[in-house]
Amino acid sequence: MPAGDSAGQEASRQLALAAAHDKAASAARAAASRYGLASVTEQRTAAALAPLAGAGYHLLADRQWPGSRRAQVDMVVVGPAGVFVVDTKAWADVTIAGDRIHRGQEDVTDELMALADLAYRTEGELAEVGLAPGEVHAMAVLAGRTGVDERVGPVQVVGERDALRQIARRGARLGPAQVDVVLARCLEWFRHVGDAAPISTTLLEPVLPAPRAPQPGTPHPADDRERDHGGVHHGFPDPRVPRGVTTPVPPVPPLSEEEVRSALLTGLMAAPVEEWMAFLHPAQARVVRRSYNGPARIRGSAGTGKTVVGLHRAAYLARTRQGKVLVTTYIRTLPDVLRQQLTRLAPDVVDRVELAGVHETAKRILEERGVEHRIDGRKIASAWTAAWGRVAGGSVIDTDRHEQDYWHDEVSYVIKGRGLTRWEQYAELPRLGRRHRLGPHQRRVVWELYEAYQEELANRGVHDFADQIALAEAELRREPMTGRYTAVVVDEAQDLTCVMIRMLHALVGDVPDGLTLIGDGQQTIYPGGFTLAEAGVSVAGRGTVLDVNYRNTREILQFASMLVRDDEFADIEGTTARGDRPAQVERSGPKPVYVRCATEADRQRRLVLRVHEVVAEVGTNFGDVGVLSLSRRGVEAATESLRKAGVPVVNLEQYDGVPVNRVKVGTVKRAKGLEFKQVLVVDPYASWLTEKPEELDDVDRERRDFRLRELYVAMTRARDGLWVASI
Ligand SMILES: Nc1ncnc2c1ncn2[C@@H]1O[C@H](COP(=O)(O)OP(=O)(O)OP(=O)(O)O)[C@@H](O)[C@H]1O
Repeated sequence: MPAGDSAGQEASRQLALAAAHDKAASAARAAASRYGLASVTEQRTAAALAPLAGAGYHLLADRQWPGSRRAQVDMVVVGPAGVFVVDTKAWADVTIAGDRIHRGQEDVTDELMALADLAYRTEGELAEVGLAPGEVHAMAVLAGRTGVDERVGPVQVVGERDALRQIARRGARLGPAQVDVVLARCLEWFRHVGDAAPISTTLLEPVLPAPRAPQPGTPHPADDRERDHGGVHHGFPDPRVPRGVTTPVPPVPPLSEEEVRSALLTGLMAAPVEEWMAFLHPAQARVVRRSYNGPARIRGSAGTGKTVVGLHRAAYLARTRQGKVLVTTYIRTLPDVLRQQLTRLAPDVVDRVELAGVHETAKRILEERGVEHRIDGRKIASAWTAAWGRVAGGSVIDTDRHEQDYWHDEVSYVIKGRGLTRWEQYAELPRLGRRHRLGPHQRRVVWELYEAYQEELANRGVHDFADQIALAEAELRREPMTGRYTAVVVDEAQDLTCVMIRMLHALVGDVPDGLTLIGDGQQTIYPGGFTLAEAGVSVAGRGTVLDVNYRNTREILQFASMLVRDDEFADIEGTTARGDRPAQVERSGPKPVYVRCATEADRQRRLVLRVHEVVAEVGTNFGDVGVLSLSRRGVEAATESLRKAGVPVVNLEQYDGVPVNRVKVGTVKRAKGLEFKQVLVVDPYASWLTEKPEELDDVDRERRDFRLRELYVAMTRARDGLWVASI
């Protein structure tokens, strides 16, 4: 269909819908006026909100205040924008300043807190069916007021004329099936007092007339609409004011027909949020709100919604606590992606949640405290080279069993990652996760290499990234930071070093709900394994495991899990663990494709073909494809091949979560926490998949373990399709 036609059809559809809403709203207003509401002002609120019934909302009146025998809830609104527990206040002379509300001279904040408490309890009740806590709102409506949009603690305070707009503008966050689930629970939770039934007006999708060629003299469709509605009065009927009752606040004119329609259409036209932003698995929703009496840990295998829960929990804590919440992770670029998601998930608190990589966090701490530190990549590299030349070149560790990188990791993660400063600490250290056992001579050389490296850094007047963290941690030990953060949520916690965990722990200490560590030991791809006990953190009795995989198809997960079926890793809680397995995998799809290529050139040729093949599928664009490699070399080769073939690409180092229609190419390390409809893994060797662990010595076994875990991470980024090309 030509674009113009489809736009025209959509316009007709919207107009037809708007007309249907008008009609439904009239019916709803009439019903609202029949409510046996206690006061005139409550009736006016009901009348003001009634048009929502035409847009898929249910308005529950005459409901008991849960937990109270006599008190009633003025109105509960359940619909696409969530759940609103509404209380009308016929208060004159209201002022709101800070978090307090006054009526004349009298502070009436506590009266609103009862409503806040009810919304909080409602949140818990509805979490049992999976509703995310951010979707339940306490709303106080000031009768007779207009142009009010304030907050008093968790309560949104709006004018009578603003309530409908404020609800509708949140857009479509719940689908019809979810609204039904939530409604059913609300009907049980808010028990019925009188006889009135909830108003529910579900509209049929309008059937549009077939387009006809315009006849001369045929009026414009819009004129028809005018005429249809010409004689019908759609303004608000006067609420039925019981005789003898006077209202202390003068009525405000109701919203005009046009204002109502435009508010409802704004909501209808808002881009729907993704399902997980408003509706969770009940187990997830419970964890989001759970209160832990100290540091807590949330774990689960790939794709079980750990990050989703982390974001919801951060928003929840920001809403319910004073102070900021920090969401952090090892990968520098991931916080940008998470920020994009949080902005849609919880726009109300996004400014109270700080999202920053762990190094960025350390840098901010040091800058604020005026602690000198200098990072210079070139000088750091030259310090390493000089130290290696001085101490390690030609020594017992300079063999063809390991690249220099192995020893660099030993110093950076195993030693500096733990903050070791004395030889005795290292001499006997159980190097968790490092299978290659080092003899005393080798350890001695490694330690000397470390000493030399620190000297060379100092000679150049620079620090490396591990020093930056150690400095920040030492600074926080010297003078703890109190009150800045109410909570710290760490995603992909298995990637962090011991000193990083200590630094983050120092930001909040052991306060209830202060530290939440989220991760999956199976996805550990950095060396330096340590236990939380070493970091001085205890999560004993405060752990939760998520076990429903929402991301991968059964076929992809099965394929990826084969790689790590015999993998054992050192878990941060101090045990040797095997990966968690999901109890449930929600989706299924085509089998992953494994191709064995003759040469590297052949692999690159097939890669380009595969990208074209997957984007030819309906609903898959370049932006849905992730090309992942374990090495930088693999990233460069794939980028060049795709560019030459005219395929738009973006390197994951530059990707900040803003949707872009380019194939994303990057290392697996950069893909941590991300996902793609289609994943293409482009640099394995066939031997990686076939070598038998029992035939390998410790060095090769260690290398294999890390490599396979990295491949596992790469493959579990795939939602629908996985393609693996080896040579
Ligand atoms: N309740 C839910 N309903 C629908 N989709 C969900 C739900 N929970 C999570 N998802 C989706 O499942 C996918 C995986 O979620 P998420 O990234 O949070 O998992 P994860 O456990 O952090 O994964 P990983 O450890 O592999 O990075 C995402 O696409 C997310 O939107």
